[in-house]
Amino acid sequence: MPNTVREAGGGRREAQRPRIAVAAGVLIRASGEVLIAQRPEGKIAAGQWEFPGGKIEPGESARDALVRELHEELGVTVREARPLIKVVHEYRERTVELDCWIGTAWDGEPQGREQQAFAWVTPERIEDYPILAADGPILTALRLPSHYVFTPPHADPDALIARLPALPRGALLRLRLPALGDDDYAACVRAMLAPARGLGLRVIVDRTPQMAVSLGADGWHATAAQLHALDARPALPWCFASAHGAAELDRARALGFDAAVLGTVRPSATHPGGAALGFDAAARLTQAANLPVYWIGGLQLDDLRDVQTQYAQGMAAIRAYWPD
Ligand SMILES: Nc1nc2c([nH]c(=O)n2[C@H]2C[C@H](O)[C@@H](COP(=O)(O)OP(=O)(O)OP(=O)(O)O)O2)c(=O)[nH]1
Ligand SMILES: [Mg+2]
Repeated sequence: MPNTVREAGGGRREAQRPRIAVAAGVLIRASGEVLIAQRPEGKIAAGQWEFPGGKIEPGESARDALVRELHEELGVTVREARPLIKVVHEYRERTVELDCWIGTAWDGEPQGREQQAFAWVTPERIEDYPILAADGPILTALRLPSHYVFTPPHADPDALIARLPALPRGALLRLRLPALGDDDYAACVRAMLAPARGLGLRVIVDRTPQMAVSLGADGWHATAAQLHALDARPALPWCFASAHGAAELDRARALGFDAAVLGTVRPSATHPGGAALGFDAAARLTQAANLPVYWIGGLQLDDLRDVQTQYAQGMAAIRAYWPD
């Protein structure tokens, strides 16, 4: 966004901050720790921590820049990497466009080739280090799973509990259950919390933030209509919102929601024949959203890889997770 500067005499002039395109890489070990590095003396923001990487050269792809920078800075050769998230952040003097990747396989042991300190830390502990201000959405993305499971509309709570072990470990689990009255819904949430958490699932509640708080849920899921009516992010560990386009994604980010669920990507059983966004529009919206975005609508488990290639956090679905 151009930065408008008021000149002496009241005139206005557009002073464009320099825009810097940067590739950053999150190397992740099987144990879940990620590599962060301290910016060396002499560089901008020296002493702060970051994910290794650097400027994308003209004509260079983000992935090529990532491989080159991680070789220059750490002496490793990245072999397997996938897009994680794009983040645009306006610092006072410059706008940084981070093209962030997650690297799962590389050759060589990282060394601080620029005499920089580095550390392997779990995503939960990264804030023990002063990390660059732009990196907030990256940290959120690292703390969130790839799978957001929605319950089928007419599920029986006991049947749901019996099927929890088949869900992806660590997934988010949104309890929709629109047919239940509030009391039955609350009883269902209470019955599911312990078994779901025992399987590493995070329980996300619909209805109201107050209900989510009083039930001790892990989070709240706002409908797009609720998102518009809200003026502050509820005080819950996790807040998600349904979004159908750019305006709702912007609203979710401005309120400080952790992630949005964007759809419908493909026509689905729940929204048959409805106007679907399609992969290209969903990709454009996701890459401009500045927060992690799950895709929903007609997706199957084997779509996950393609969805993440477009910088989505992962997928949300009903049927894909509860096969008949
Ligand atoms: N690598 C990296 N850069 C980040 C992160 N977050 C963030 O705001 N940045 C900013 C800091 C810098 O302004 C810019 C990265 O540029 P850089 O100075 O490291 O570029 P470079 O490695 O090519 O270094 P140089 O040779 O140009 O000095 O992006 C991050 O997590 N990783
Ligand atoms: Mg660098």
